Amino acid sequence: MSAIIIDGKATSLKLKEQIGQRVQSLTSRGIIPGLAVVLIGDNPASHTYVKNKKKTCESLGMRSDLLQFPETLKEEELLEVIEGLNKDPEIHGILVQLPLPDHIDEFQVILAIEPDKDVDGFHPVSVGNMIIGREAFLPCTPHGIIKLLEEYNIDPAGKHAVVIGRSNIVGKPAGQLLLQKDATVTYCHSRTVGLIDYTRQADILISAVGRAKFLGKEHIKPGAVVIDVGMNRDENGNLCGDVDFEDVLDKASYVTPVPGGVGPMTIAMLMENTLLSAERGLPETK
Ligand SMILES: Nc1nc(=O)c2c([nH]1)NC[C@@H]1CN(c3ccc(C(=O)N[C@@H](CCC(=O)O)C(=O)O)cc3)C=[N+]21
Ligand SMILES: [Mg+2]
Repeated sequence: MSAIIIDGKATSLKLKEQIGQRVQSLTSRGIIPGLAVVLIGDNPASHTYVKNKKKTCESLGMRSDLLQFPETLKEEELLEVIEGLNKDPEIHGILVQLPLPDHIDEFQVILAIEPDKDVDGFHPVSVGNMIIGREAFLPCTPHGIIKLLEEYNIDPAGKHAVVIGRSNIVGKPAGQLLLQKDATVTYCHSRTVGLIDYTRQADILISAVGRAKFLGKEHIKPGAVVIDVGMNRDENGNLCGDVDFEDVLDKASYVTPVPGGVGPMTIAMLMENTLLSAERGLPETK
């Protein structure tokens, strides 16, 4: 028996097609959804992601402004840039690419973004609303995971979801969204004792660890759904996830590849959030 490979690339294309149509209908009413991406320093991985976001925006007929600054930008200068974007009526979404240089306090920066333009879903107002189940911009990677499960008719209700990783941007919110879908959620992390005893009980296993081939077939329950959020380089410099993909193929029921799994969904959800923000500006769409 071989696992079904969850195709994030194809699913993201389908979503983007729908997003593109909604962009057109907004545009015909005079509103072009606009995303501002702020990039500081010259981390090559960040540049690749940011280029990807810009390209996707443009392919969907959205506006994308890239604001690039040197590593030496001061925190107060960045806060002024964000203030300007908060007030700019043509900008519906603001994304400050993380990680930031050490001299800038990430929390202060996130806090400065107007929650109505917080398309990453990282602002405490967004996080709070998400956790109590109110309307909010959902963080893109966890939301992308939920969309993938929906696309493949995998209902988390009553299932044991084990999340490895407790970051504010992936692990923690992924567990919360699964909880809202009525999963029983366990969080594991770097201080978990006996990780494998938990992973082996997972009906849905979400890995956001950041270590190449960290999980193999010994870690998973037969028939598990394995969602790999890792973005690592293997010994040959190739992009790979946390999961030894080939190894789990004959034991899992579903598995996401890297690349082509969760990553493309993250970008699609960012586009959707930017569109939603722009649609909000139109009273008649409410
Ligand atoms: N404020 C902020 N928001 C973010 O959402 C954010 C961020 N900062 N900092 C960096 C991480 C990382 N991230 C990715 C998005 C898409 C892919 C993606 O599309 N990956 C492709 C492969 C891309 C490649 O070939 O390198 C895939 O998995 O198929 C990867 C990583 C968003 N991030
Ligand atoms: Mg995101």
